[in-house]
Amino acid sequence: MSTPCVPGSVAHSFSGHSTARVVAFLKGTHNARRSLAPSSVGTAALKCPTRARATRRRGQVATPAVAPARTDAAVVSVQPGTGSAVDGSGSGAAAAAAGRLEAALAALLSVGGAASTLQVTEGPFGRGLFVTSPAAAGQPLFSMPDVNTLIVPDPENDPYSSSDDEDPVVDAAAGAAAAGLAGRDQGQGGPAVGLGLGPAAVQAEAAGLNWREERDSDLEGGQRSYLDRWQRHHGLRLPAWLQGFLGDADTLPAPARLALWLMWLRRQVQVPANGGGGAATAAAAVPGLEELEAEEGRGVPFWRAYVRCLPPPELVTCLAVFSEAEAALLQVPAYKRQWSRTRANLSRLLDSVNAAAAAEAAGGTAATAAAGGYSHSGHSYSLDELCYCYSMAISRCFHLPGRMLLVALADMANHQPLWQASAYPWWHWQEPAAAAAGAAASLTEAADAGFSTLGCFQFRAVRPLAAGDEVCICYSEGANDEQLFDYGFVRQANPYDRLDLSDGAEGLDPDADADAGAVLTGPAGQHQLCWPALVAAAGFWARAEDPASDSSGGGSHDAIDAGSVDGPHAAGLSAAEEQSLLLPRSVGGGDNGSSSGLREMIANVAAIVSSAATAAVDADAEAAERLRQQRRRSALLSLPHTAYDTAALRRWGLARAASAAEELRRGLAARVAAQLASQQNRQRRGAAAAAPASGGLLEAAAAAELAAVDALAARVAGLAAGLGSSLADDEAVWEVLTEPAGAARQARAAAVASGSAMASAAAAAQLSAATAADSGARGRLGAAFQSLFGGGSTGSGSSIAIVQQAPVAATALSAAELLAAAAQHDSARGRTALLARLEYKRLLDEAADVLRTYRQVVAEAAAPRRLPAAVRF
Ligand SMILES: C[S@@+](CC[C@H](N)C(=O)[O-])C[C@H]1O[C@@H](n2cnc3c(N)ncnc32)[C@H](O)[C@@H]1O
Repeated sequence: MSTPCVPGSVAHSFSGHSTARVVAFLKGTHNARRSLAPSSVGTAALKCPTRARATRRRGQVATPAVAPARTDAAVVSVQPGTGSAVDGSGSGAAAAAAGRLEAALAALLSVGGAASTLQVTEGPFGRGLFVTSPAAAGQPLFSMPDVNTLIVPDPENDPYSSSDDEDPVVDAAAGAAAAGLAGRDQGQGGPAVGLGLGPAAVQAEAAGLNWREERDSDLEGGQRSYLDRWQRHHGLRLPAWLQGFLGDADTLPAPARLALWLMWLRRQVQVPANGGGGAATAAAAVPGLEELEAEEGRGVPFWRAYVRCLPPPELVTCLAVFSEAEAALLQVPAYKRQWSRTRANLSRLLDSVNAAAAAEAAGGTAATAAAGGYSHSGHSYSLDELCYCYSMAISRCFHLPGRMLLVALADMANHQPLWQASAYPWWHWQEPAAAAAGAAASLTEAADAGFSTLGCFQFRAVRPLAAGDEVCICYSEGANDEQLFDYGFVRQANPYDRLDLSDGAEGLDPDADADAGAVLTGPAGQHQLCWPALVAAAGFWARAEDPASDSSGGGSHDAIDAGSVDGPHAAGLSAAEEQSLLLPRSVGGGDNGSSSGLREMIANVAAIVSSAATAAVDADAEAAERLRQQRRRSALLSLPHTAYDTAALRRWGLARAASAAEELRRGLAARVAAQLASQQNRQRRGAAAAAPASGGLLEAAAAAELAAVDALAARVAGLAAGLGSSLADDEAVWEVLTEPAGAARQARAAAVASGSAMASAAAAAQLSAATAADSGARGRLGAAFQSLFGGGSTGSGSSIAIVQQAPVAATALSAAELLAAAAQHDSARGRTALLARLEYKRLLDEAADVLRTYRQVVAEAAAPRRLPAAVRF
């Protein structure tokens, strides 16, 4: 989880810098430095590019006004029983495994000081953290000492490496103040800073946790000092090969280094490598283990508890753990490419690791033993093992400025969008005991003596929590491909989903087009729409940097994040309702002055349409609400969705909602006027021939616009064609797998059990019935349009046509095919792949719809006299 100190994200909330997450280190294709030379050991040339991600404003901490975590089944992930499947060999063994898991969880809870306030149990998102007693806003829910975490340097996310002069101390304080959290640490035993550096950073210097110093001098020195303390505390000695990789922050991304550490730890605590596909390797005995066993929170017992609490490999759904057959279920070419790059790069890393470990085992065993350590055995790690550990690292890590860490227990918190999260991560600096007592002992000595810690990782309540509330944090607000890669789940109707149409399309420059070229200011000061702006606004471009990360971004999404947006803030908003409150990130809070026109325009139109919707609510509440919800991205509100929308809005007397189309027409006219003026100027200077008639220019401008739209539409069609199954089939399979009443599922199970054709036919019949019964849910869009525009109305290229083409039942596949397809997907990763594919297809559909709509409006704007009366502006 990569959230602000979240699974992935302290940095998002507090540092204010571009998150510079390293998560995507395996995704690149064009940077030669990313490839790992098989022969290189410890200094592999693996470079992690910064992935563009949705990031938060500086210091922003969620203060949701919305009731906590409710799900409308918009996610797919691990299934109940996550923890108990470690050992599936019979009920006795399963019970023993469950018992071990329970004991491990209890140990983690007690080390985190959370035994009385938190419990781990099943919730709507699978296993998660829940409060057992009420908690006040700002209250720490647990504290995990730093020495019980795994911390690696993360220069990619180091605020001090930034060229600006921002002071993270101030940033953090400002962030806390902005979130109304300042002063909540009174009486907590030490200064707390929101994961930036505060006064305690000075205290930490002697113990090697001073990020500021490391920046200038010795980043690795600080890490070494921390590793020394970690080893002394846990009585575990890190082999040289591992220390080499852990220190190689220049070339090996932080999640990969965490993965290696975890992979080694798993062997040390003798957890069966069932995810690794290999037999368990006996870890070498650690001297004094018996004594360590007696101490809580140390050594092998602590890490054994941690490792036991990780989800078993078969339930992990992050992209890196997909097998080849499972990756094939994705079908989305970009996802598959990403999967194979990941596996290939991890495979090269593994070669280096195994070579280094083997070399050390061969040459260093005697010395290691003589030094009283252990002899490293089992150096031959498997790819599955590494992929599993990498997935654990990437889906469960947190960010500190310049650091990435894995935190036991904290990594049990599930994700919710920022405005629904109930907790936030926090770094609580603790004064070392010796310093607090004024003792003369050095901090290092104090740490050695008492293993006192210099800081604790905490979760704190965002708002008052009731017993039973789930502790959810916001990992990130990324597009579905990012979420799938990092966390192994896909959000249905994800308002932050993005489709990179520029991938493979020559000559398209989304940023330049969207920011500069797309919105031109005509002579009359009119903002002029054109397709790149529209497409970007609708979310169909992954931009290099999310403007929302910049503090200068105003934007209504900030208000939404802070919970101050108007709207139905009732508990249990559906995904569609959530989205209807959102403005697109890509235009909502830009830092680029050149896109302000677009932002302004979108905001204006959204306001207009929102007031239109309000007015319509008076007139026809139900229909207006449906219309609002169907606009999956509010950017689409910048144009009437279709000519039929326009007509309907006009019928309701809501002509203002059509103003975007009118603006487009004016914009085109303005462009023509500008060209005419310039030609006339040139003419006056005798440099040009006679100017063409204005009508000709208008048509030429529109023709160019239409040609560009067509090129993009062809790209969308190409992407759609690249998928190997129809939307209809996928929806039918999804229906079988998730159908709530269970009729189809039961029928399918019966059919499979009996294997008879008759049962199969019965299953198909039941499935059809169940599907028809559920048509209300799946057919909402169609029904709503029908009620808005009349039952029989269709239009070529309109949403109505799309809806009517949408599959309703399992007609495309025969019953037997359907059951076979469902069986193929009936696993955690299979379901995730299917959902990822469905969402990708829906996004493509939307892109096609936006382009069709836009094309239609351009054509109409360019030929106003030919417009039908109903849609004439
Ligand atoms: C940091 S762990 C959270 C704890 C996890 N549920 C467990 O049992 O260990 C992150 C993983 O939890 C699951 N998860 C978290 N939030 C989720 C959500 N909103 N929807 C679906 N799965 C989620 C995903 O499998 C993700 O990779």
